[in-house]
Amino acid sequence: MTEYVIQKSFTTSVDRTPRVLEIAEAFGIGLSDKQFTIYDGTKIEIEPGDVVYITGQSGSGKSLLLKELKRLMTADGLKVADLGDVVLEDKPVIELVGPNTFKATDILAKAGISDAYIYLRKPSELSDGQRYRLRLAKLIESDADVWIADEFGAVLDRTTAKVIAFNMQKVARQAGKTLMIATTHTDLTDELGPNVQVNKLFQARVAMEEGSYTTIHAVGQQMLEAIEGEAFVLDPQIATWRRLLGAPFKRPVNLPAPIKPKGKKVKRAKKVSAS
Ligand SMILES: Nc1ncnc2c1ncn2[C@@H]1O[C@H](COP(=O)(O)OP(=O)(O)OP(=O)(O)O)[C@@H](O)[C@H]1O
Repeated sequence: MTEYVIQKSFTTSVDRTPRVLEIAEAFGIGLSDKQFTIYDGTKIEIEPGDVVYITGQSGSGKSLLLKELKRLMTADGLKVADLGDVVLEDKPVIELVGPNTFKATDILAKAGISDAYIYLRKPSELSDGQRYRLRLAKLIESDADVWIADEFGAVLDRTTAKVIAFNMQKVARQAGKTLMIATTHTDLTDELGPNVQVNKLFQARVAMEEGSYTTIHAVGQQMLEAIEGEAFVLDPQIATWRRLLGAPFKRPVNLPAPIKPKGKKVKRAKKVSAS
């Protein structure tokens, strides 16, 4: 368990252009330099293999927190893979991950790509959501200790975002990786079963909760059956193709609505409030 202490503030100075002066005069805004603090000694405890879920409104400080954690973890000697740093070569998708075709389809399926049409396209020919999932596949195959995904699922529909969130935490936990995601969406708690959930409020306020991973089993069982080792959408053509490659075949399953946990509840062990 490592405790990270986050301190972040900025001093802003405004360029005094004629328009800025007009606005300042019209609204009575002072233009002197101002210091504002986003994190004031916020303490976050993260264990290797934890899932960290950071939420908060736009501009509240989610990206800054991820950047600070990345910096501190890198300084601690951890290898951190950041989705924002992934560079995609302009080759067919199937060439971009894994040592062979079978492994590539497996890794891509974990990131929610299992369509032969996408396998054959180049990144420049994909939609933003497809490219996002391809970047996730690159994180999965990286040998980093920590995976970071900012703006998680921002370009995905909510059903896909939930399925991929569930899949990512599962793959990360199986591989013993720390997964840290940030998004304005607050609807991924059930799918991620976060060990640490941070809700960044405005100014330097932070609400933090520690969860329990055990509950995810109750939450995702039905979903797990739908996507275990397989992508969540499996068209018959791909199934045949994967069978030819020797990949395990599963019948296409319609993705069920996530079920709510029964009995076991997310244990909120501690409630910490920093500043
Ligand atoms: N280099 C900088 N100089 C001054 N202020 C900054 C700087 N970088 C970020 N900020 C401010 O810090 C605050 C938090 O920024 P951050 O990018 O972490 O927000 P966010 O929660 O990730 O937002 P979004 O969801 O819109 O991406 C914002 O108000 C932003 O204007």
